[in-house]
Amino acid sequence: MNLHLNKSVIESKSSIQITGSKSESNRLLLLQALYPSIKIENVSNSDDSVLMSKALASKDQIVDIHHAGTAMRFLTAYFSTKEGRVTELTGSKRMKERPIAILVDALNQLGADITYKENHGFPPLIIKGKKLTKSKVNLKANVSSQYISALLLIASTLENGLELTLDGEITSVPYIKMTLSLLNQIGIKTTFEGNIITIQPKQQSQVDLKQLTVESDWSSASYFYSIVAMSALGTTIKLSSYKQDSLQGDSVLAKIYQAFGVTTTYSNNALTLEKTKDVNQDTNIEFDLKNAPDIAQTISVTAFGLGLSCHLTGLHTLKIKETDRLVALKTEIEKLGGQVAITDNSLTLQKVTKHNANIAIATYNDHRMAMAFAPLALKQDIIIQDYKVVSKSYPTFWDDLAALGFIFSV
Ligand SMILES: O=C(O)C1=C[C@@H](OP(=O)(O)O)[C@@H](O)[C@H](O)C1
Ligand SMILES: C=C(OP(=O)(O)O)C(=O)O
Repeated sequence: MNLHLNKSVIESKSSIQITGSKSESNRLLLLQALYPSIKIENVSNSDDSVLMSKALASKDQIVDIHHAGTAMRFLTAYFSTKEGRVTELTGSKRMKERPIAILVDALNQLGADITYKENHGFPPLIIKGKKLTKSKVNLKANVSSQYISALLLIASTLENGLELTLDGEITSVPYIKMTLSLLNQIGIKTTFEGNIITIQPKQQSQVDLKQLTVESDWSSASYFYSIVAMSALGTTIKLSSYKQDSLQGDSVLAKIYQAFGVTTTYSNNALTLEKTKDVNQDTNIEFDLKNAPDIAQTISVTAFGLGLSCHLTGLHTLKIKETDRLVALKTEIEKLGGQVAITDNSLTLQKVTKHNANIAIATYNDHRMAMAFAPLALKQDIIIQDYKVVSKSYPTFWDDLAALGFIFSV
């Protein structure tokens, strides 16, 4: 189904409440299954977190996590330690194209019994739960940090904990640090020195009642940064339940969007975004996003909307996400009249000031395609195809846009 967005002008808004980070939530839900004395507040209402929660509670033999990458990777590790249980872990058509061999190999080396039901290296997996007996393993670290977080999340339940050696350049590092920090918050001891991570064992009875509040989702906040960047000077949007010392790497948005004339202030557990400066039209936007891959789409579209040139690097993980995001960005921006060059790890956008209106943007089952392109309605009429795809991470996205003054109809 298509959503037709009319060219809109927004008003300053004092209270948008995005729910908890999907990344933090999916880690804590798994840790709660291992250590039930943990209580979690402000859990994400995203499809991916609902699926994670259901999968952890499921007694079924087949567990289907649809498009949820973190759930797929984290649950592979989780089910591999459930002694006596056999689980078929599967997902959507796209999930069956997202590689998982690096994680499966590491778990099998630790003593797990995981095999492939269809294609070698890809879900669905047949996981025969076992006691994992070894405690040292190496893993290739430049493909997805989710493999690393998956191992770290179960590591404290292994008899001797884990010593993980990371080979090659490490990608998406803030997500690894987020995992370690959450482990530390429940009293699990960790170290991360050079390319070696260690996790000490911890029994269930050793974790006391612990209440943890999830900070709201910074990747979801990115769309409001884009909206403010494309709005008139003085426009402000306030987003609640955020903090300055975030565990989420995407909080780098506050710094990045200064280049688009957006200033961030933090007070009383909230963020205020304000358009404080018009951007010089000769500005070339340049960032390395290897630590924050999920905001690449938002930034590219903001640059396009403002008629700026842009060069983004560190994008090598984008090809194996919900869709090949590099190809999707190039295809859709070019439909709008832009010129984009991509390599395996970068995207270069030429400066263009004239945009085609009323173009239907394909979303490729990727929530971030829909949400990244929607702010362009501040510049022109635009159509978003299969608009409900946003629920993967942000089910109330369109309601929040309506509250800001965006005008649209199905
Ligand atoms: O651990 C996580 O919660 C995530 C890690 C990142 O994946 P990669 O490490 O595969 O880049 C990110 O893109 C994803 O949305 C969430
Ligand atoms: C890449 C993402 O999610 P996942 O890998 O968990 O499917 C995302 O939310 O942008």
